Amino acid sequence: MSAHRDKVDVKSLPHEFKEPVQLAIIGGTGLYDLPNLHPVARLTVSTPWGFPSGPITIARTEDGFPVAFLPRHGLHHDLLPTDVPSRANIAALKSLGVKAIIAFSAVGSLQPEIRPRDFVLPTQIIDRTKGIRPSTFFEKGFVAHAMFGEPFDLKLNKLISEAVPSSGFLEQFDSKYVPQLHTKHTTNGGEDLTVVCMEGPAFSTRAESKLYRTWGGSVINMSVLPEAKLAREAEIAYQMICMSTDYDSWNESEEPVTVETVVGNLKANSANACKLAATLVDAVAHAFETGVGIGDDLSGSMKFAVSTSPDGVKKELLEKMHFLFPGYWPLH
Ligand SMILES: CSC[C@H]1O[C@H](OP(=O)(O)O)[C@H](O)[C@@H]1O
Ligand SMILES: Nc1ncnc2[nH]cnc12
Repeated sequence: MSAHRDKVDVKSLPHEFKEPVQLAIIGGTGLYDLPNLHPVARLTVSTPWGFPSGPITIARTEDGFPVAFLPRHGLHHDLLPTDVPSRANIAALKSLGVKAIIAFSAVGSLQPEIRPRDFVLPTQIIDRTKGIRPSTFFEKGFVAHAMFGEPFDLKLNKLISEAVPSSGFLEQFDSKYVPQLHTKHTTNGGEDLTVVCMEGPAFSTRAESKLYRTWGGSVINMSVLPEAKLAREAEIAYQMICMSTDYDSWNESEEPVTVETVVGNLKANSANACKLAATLVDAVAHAFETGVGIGDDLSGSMKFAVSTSPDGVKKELLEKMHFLFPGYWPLH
């Protein structure tokens, strides 16, 4: 995606950043840096779950608000969806002080009205991953169950929906069509918008794609899980913003999806994606600065989600938990 600011040599940036960073953007396919913002640090963060997908860049908005940026598949997109180190990604962001994550993702559309290059703010998830991705920070010896009935953060969802004007915001990409932003309350009559998360890396068959439509799927990707679950466990408000790039494989009047189609639509729509990213960063930064309290209702929730009595838990396990939840369960 093109950068609108003067080019900064990111390798020469400081490797430390002392202020807490409350907002993070996870970039998906086609979004490998934060256009319009001024990078001020580049961090390599080690966590008990290993290293994140890549270095985390801290950039500032024009008002000086710091934002962390992490490319999900690495700087050169060399991580398969299955291999994204989501535990390290979320733990690293948590350790910087992050309270809210906006995660970008390229998705296939499962519904005719969600056209390629439209944006979608999902509210629900169907898990079609294969159980081969580590999907929790908890483990044998320390058991907890996070609430996930509402998998995205409703406050963040509302804030994002309201930050984008219903018309005149997204630019027309050809003479016929202006992309739309689909959200539960503004365009979907209060109905959920559901992202199906598949394992990949091959795309779905036509039969699978049609099945997901009967399940009420709106869009499909390979990325929202376990990212959203881990963010919830880490008490971070999380919302994904999806950019539709294709009609997956259900639509028999179209060729089944290929990477060429995905990348073609991402490139053609990059100005809209950049505009959206910049607007959302400003809106969430403003919410933090004015004390709206994004993520506050999650704070402390995991204390009450634990089933194991902390008294008998091994020290190494408590130390790992301490990385995410300092002070929740005293080290003995
Ligand atoms: C390149 S097409 C499939 C790939 O695109 C999406 O990635 P992301 O969510 O990181 O934008 C999808 O989830 C797949 O990983
Ligand atoms: N059709 C599709 N299926 C899964 N992930 C995708 N990412 C973009 N298009 C996709």
